[in-house]
Amino acid sequence: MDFEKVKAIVSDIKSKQPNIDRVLFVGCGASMADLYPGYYFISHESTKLLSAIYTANEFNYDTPKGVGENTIVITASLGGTTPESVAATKKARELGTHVVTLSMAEDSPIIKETKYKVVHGFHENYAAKTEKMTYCLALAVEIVQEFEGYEFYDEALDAFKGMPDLIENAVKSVGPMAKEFGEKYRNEKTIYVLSSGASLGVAYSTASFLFMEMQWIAAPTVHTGEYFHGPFELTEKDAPYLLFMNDGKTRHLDARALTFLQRFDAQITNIDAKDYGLNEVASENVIDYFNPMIHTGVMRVFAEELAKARKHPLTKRRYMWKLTY
Ligand SMILES: O=P(O)(O)OC[C@H]1O[C@](O)(CO)[C@@H](O)[C@@H]1O
Repeated sequence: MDFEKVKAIVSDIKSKQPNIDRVLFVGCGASMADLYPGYYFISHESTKLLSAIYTANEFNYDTPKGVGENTIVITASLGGTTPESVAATKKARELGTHVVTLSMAEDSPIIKETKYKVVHGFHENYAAKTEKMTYCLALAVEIVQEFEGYEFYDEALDAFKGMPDLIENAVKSVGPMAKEFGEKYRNEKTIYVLSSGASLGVAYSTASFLFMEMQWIAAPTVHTGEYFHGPFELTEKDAPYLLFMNDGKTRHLDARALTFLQRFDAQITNIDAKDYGLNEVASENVIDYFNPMIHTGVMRVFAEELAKARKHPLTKRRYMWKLTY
């Protein structure tokens, strides 16, 4: 990741508008989910900036009041062509906001509509698959630092530096566990996906895209804090769950759900950030925000093994790319 680019963008925005009062995150599908850690960071670390996350067409059709010259809008689209996200980027620009767009595709329609572009990797390796969310988090960190100061800025920079190697090392070790997951879950019709904190977006992304879109397996997303407020009634022996356990402040919530699941002998796969040494690269002051990257990198291997075991490639679709909708 090119942090200098992030700094240059935020500094340019500040030179044009020192009174930014809100930061909005807009995208569709997995790209919206990748914006979640940035949104989560600002909503927890800023004392001044309002922050919200929208699926693109909600931004387009029910544009929040107050969006204008004091707003930064961060949009994202991996391929750069999703019509709702392209329209949102255009709308954000026309409303006079400072639009930053993350995409893998340099000359895509979304990049043509934006003011500030960030072109990221994806295919190179597993760490690259987390580049979009990492850039988004980096933008959020830099925005808070520039506009009000962030006490743990240097610790966050250290964590950014350590993440790519941590992810690449983690994925090298997970093969057998991922294979076991594929074999155990291959015939499941439903998989419940749980997490909390900054990784709630990873749970949503795994459930909605890796499982529902790419494997046609029903997959409710459950916040571990919310699990006890309804969803736990479905817990029973061998019911299939996948937990993304965080290292950080919300670990207590995840551990409480895990204990209950174990009590009733549910079938649980726990992708625990602690097992991959996240705390070796991220200090306790910033660790919460880096869970999504390690969870995403590791989950990709699990999804690939599930796809293999089910003989259902991750690229298979019934409607997407085939129908007009
Ligand atoms: O990130 P992009 O290119 O805008 O693509 C969004 C599309 O990709 C997915 O996130 C994953 O296939 C879909 O959910 C969504 O429709």
